Amino acid sequence: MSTEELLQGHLQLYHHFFSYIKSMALKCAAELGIPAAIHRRGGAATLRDIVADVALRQAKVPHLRRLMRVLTVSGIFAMKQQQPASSGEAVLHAWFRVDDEEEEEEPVAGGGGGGGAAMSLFEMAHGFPRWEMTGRDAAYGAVLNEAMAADSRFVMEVVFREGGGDVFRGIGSLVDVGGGHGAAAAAVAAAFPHVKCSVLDLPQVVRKAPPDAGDVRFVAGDMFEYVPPADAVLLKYVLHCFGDDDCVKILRWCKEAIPTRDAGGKVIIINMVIGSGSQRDIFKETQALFDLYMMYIDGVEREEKEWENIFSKAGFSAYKIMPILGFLSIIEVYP
Ligand SMILES: C[S@@+](CC[C@H](N)C(=O)[O-])C[C@H]1O[C@@H](n2cnc3c(N)ncnc32)[C@H](O)[C@@H]1O
Repeated sequence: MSTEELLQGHLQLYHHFFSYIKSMALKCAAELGIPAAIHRRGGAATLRDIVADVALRQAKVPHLRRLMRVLTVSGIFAMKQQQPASSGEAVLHAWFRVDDEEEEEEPVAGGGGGGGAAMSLFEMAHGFPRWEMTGRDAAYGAVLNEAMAADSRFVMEVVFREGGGDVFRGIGSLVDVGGGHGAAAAAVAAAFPHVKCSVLDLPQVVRKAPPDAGDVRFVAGDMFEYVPPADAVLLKYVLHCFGDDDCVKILRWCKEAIPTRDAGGKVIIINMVIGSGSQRDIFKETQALFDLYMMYIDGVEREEKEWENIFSKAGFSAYKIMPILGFLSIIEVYP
């Protein structure tokens, strides 16, 4: 199959997987009274207007932006940028109307624990954070690790086909941080046999790694405490699982692990960059859906300026984004 056909199939699977997110997002907007609020303002409102009108708590405002991104890219609302002379804020138009019937219920306070660290939605639903769950529930861990390995085999094939493999040229060693069962590292080792590849992941993941994972060394550990040294670090689909403060911690450990930029040190990230890559509507929709899905585990998909912010906070000097994978990009980050 051509790369285009492969990416199309990839997208189609994601869109089936995410279809419940579209209907939940619509339900959420209707329950918050967003369409009615837009209609009360004559059919167009800014995000700031909506926040004021639906009495949203300040902590939820970034989530509203993510919610409305899904609903605009999927055609429920329309968005128009205001003229340059004004604030540059986007104006949302509603295509449908839900009449106000009843009073809004008081929002339920999150967590309910009184003062403890905020729980992710995943933790509220399952009782444990996602990465602890992979150790406690063997079936859950197996499904996640197998799914990620399948994704890595596919994505790395497309990366190599489309010339993205050049980012691995010239390095002597690579550590895939949060590399799961090693499928991405094994693909690099097969394409560049002189590169010594290792994988760092949690003990419960490394323990279950298949014996035929390829020419890859596994290291059991915690990326918040240590990253083993290598010329380059690979982070595929890892940083979008964490908020900014955690990403900065992980990236600082990665920086400790690699040599200087002059000596070839770099971090290679495979992830999406919202607004980058192909801007066909279908890709924009995939990015927006992914972003809302990541809220479930307190993760986030980032726009370029949000990536730049965590790179500079972690002490990196420069980066380069290469959008070569449909809705995914490769980012090279230099110390
Ligand atoms: C979404 S998966 C990505 C797996 C792999 N990079 C891929 O793309 O196929 C995130 C990975 O990060 C690992 N992980 C989570 N917390 C970790 C930690 N504190 N230290 C090391 N690995 C961790 C998980 O076990 C999981 O394998």
